[in-house]
Amino acid sequence: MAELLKVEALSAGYGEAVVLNNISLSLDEGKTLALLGRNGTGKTTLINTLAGATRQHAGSITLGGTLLHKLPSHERAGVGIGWVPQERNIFKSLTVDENLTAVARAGAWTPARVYEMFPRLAERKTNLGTQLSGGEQQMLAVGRALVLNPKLLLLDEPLEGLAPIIVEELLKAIRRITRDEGLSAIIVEQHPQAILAISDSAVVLDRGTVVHAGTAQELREQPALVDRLLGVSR
Ligand SMILES: Nc1ncnc2c1ncn2[C@@H]1O[C@H](COP(=O)(O)OP(=O)(O)OP(=O)(O)O)[C@@H](O)[C@H]1O
Repeated sequence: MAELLKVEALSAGYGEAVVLNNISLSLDEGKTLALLGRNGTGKTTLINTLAGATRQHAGSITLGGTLLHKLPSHERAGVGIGWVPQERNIFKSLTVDENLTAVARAGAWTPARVYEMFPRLAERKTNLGTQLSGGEQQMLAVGRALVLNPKLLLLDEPLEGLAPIIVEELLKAIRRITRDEGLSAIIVEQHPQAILAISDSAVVLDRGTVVHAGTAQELREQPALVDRLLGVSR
């Protein structure tokens, strides 16, 4: 299987502050990686660094053979990064449809396919971003990343703060995007088992470094190991 993403000896942070130290990981095409860790361990910083929104101090990131570190954030969509940030970042003053058509690029994922996957969004095509619930905003944020037709989808806590019924809908959609459609993804999540269920591999961060890397299956089968790695006491 071809390697899509390779991160080598990456250090990054904000200004002079270094948050990530010596991170290395890789992801093959069509695979999903669960990025786990306690609060404040650097998961969002790693996603933001892949998306070009932090300061990279050392190391390299290669996506499909292209070195990313010289590319600013707005050019990374063009080489295949589809980023759904924690704060969702939809255009709140545009309608749902305008949000999708404003960024759509040629490829298999069209606004029509996004509406087919998220019927709630189809019903709200002409509503402004400000008129959407949190769950609908998250669906729109995922849809916006999809219509970029990325090589790699970055999802930063896509289920956070959402009602259980919406969590179920989003999990179903994420499973379809990754498992059925084969889009490569990195997913940060606080609910590890929900994401491990649809991931191939897992990386656990602590204090800005990788403390565990392996298959998702081994963590699915060893909840006690997950608890230990995430510092959960039962
Ligand atoms: N904009 C910023 N400027 C300076 N430091 C930051 C900034 N954002 C995050 N940090 C610091 O970077 C470290 C890692 O934070 P990060 O948000 O990446 O962790 P996280 O694992 O995603 O946590 P959470 O699950 O709470 O989102 C923390 O110590 C945090 O204080």
